[in-house]
Amino acid sequence: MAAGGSASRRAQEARRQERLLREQWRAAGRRARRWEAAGEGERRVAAQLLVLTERGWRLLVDRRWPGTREANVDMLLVGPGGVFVIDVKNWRAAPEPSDGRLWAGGESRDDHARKLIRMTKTAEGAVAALGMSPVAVQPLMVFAGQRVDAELGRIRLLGEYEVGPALLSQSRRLRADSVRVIADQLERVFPDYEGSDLTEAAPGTPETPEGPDVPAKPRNDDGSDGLFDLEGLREAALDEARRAPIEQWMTFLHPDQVALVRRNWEGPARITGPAGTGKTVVGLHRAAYLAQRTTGRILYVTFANNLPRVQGTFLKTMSPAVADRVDFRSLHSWAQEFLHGRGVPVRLHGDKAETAFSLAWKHVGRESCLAEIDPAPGYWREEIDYVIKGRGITSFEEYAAVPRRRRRATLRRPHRQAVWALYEAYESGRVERGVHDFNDVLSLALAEAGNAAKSPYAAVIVDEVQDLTLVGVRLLHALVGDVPNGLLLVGDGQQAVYPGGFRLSDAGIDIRGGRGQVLRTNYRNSKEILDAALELVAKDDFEDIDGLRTPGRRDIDLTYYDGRVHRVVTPTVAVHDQALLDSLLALPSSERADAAVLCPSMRAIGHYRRLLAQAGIEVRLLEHYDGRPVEAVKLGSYRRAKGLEFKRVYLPQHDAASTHESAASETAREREELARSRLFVAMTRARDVLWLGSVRPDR
Ligand SMILES: Nc1ncnc2c1ncn2[C@@H]1O[C@H](COP(=O)(O)OP(=O)(O)OP(=O)(O)O)[C@@H](O)[C@H]1O
Repeated sequence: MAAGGSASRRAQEARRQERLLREQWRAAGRRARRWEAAGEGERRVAAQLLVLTERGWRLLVDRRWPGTREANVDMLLVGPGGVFVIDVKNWRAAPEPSDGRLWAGGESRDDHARKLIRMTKTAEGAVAALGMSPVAVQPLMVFAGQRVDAELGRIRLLGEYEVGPALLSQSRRLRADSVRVIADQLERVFPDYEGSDLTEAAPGTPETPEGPDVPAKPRNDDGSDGLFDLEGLREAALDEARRAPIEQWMTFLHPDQVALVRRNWEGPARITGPAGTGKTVVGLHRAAYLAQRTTGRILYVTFANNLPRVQGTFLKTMSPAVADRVDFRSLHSWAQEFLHGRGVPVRLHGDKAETAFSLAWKHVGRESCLAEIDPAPGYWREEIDYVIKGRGITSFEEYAAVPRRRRRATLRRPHRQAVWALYEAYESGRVERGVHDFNDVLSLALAEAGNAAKSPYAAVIVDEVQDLTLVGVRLLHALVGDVPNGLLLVGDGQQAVYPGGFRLSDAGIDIRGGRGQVLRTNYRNSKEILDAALELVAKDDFEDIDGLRTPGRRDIDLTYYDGRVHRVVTPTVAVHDQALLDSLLALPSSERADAAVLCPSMRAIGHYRRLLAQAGIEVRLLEHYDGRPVEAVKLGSYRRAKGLEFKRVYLPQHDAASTHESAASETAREREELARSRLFVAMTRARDVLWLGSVRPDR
């Protein structure tokens, strides 16, 4: 019977695997015994790790530690799970980590931990020279004859029996060529002592179960020096990552990016660059790097609610040892929690605040000169939210003089007086109702941060900083001030999706002295996709937070050429939607996992959610997506897609709102510009395919 047959084949395979493992274990034991300089405990640990060398890992034992006269590094292990600097301990007493200190038998052993961290830094330097993120290097203390699985800061403490399984179950970070290049590099940087190489079989010794006719694997297949094929290696790594689920994060960084990750900044710093240039990747690696170097916590903040969850997942994959010391939070949720923790009452109530504004508009705004500029109350609500409260303005004179960045309507003094009257009416209605709006939460938190004696954070990294208000940026700055490596702002003014804006100088943040850096190489979008997106915003010059004006069509270096834009123009919505379904249904379910349908409005999301459900297509809303691969098409708004990327992006009816004509009023032009920015963000989420759907009845 077929089922019985396959069960017996599985049992046979299991027996074969077990035999193989036992033979590998015996061979490892034989090799470990050849390590004459080592004690019994070290040999037993080496035997555990040598089993890994049969599975794609490279083990270097007893290496000189460069820069020191006599010291040696017990082991360096490189494999699919990363790079490990290993110190083997033969202690009689069990290790006891407690409050960041290491004890054994009642005595402090902190000096051992410090030494291992110093060795790890040397290894990180060697690995960083290859253009690889230093966060993949992990210090490991292994205890011969003990059973341990604990952590001491970034050091993992494992017993002799735990180390093999723990390393084998590490998630895959490096591909085979990377393992080879890194191990070759470490071999050069940490030279060996006579006879300390255990990685190759002694001549004539059958090391593998297949017997002597299977040649021992040469260390370097092509005999080349690993350093010289680094470019090829990067290409290959990139290729593999492209095939993998989109969530698989990159371990490799470009040397320019590595330099930013490891840089010692004297004060607040800023990284900018066009879409897809690796700003977030650098931000995440920087968070891990700082977490490894301080005992304090790191705050990684964005404006969007869903992004922190996704970024937290990426960091856990990338650097599990430090992930729990980085708090990924949206600014408002963090501010609310901060206030709550300090006993400051907050009554956030969106609906009641909205009512207060509607009444203020009805009684004060609607009949004023503001209605001549724009009769829609929305524009004036934004003026209050982003210009007045968003900048923490509390007096009319201040408002009368403020530069209204990225706001197009020209407001003379009487207009500003009318806005101020509207603002005051709104505020008194809000206070009457005893509620706060989102801006109040940030202002309260800013005041409270000034009162707090000690910051809860060693460093703050802000991603998508252009979406914050001035008060938001001041708040985050207040948490760490101007201390070295304290504040890092990451963002791109071209991707601003909210009205208004600010300059860093308005926030009193000074990034002189090389602390403002620009990334220029896009690693995500193909030329065709990026060209289509840049075409859309070609005429929209923008001012970034450093005050520099930049043309919409910017010069961007590209690395990827395979993606394409697929335009579908249909006469009716029904035909359009069917074309979308046909494209999605044609994808195998594994590829649907890397596809996203993005919409400009909640109404459109509701429409496409129903449509996909009726067609039996599994959907995951972006607000529920946490960065772990899931076999469902992602669905969400342009704004929620910020900071994310997908292999295929579908933008149904993407041009429905655009008029194709120059808008009549300044406020309408501002709205259109903002809508183009959001669409630009949505388009640049696509890596391989950008599907642009349009409905044109005249066709
Ligand atoms: N040096 C590199 N080599 C290969 N791929 C890279 C490199 N740096 C970044 N990437 C990849 O490029 C993509 C874009 O990176 P990331 O999301 O960090 O860019 P970004 O500048 O934050 O983009 P955006 O502003 O559009 O959100 C990611 O898939 C990332 O893994």
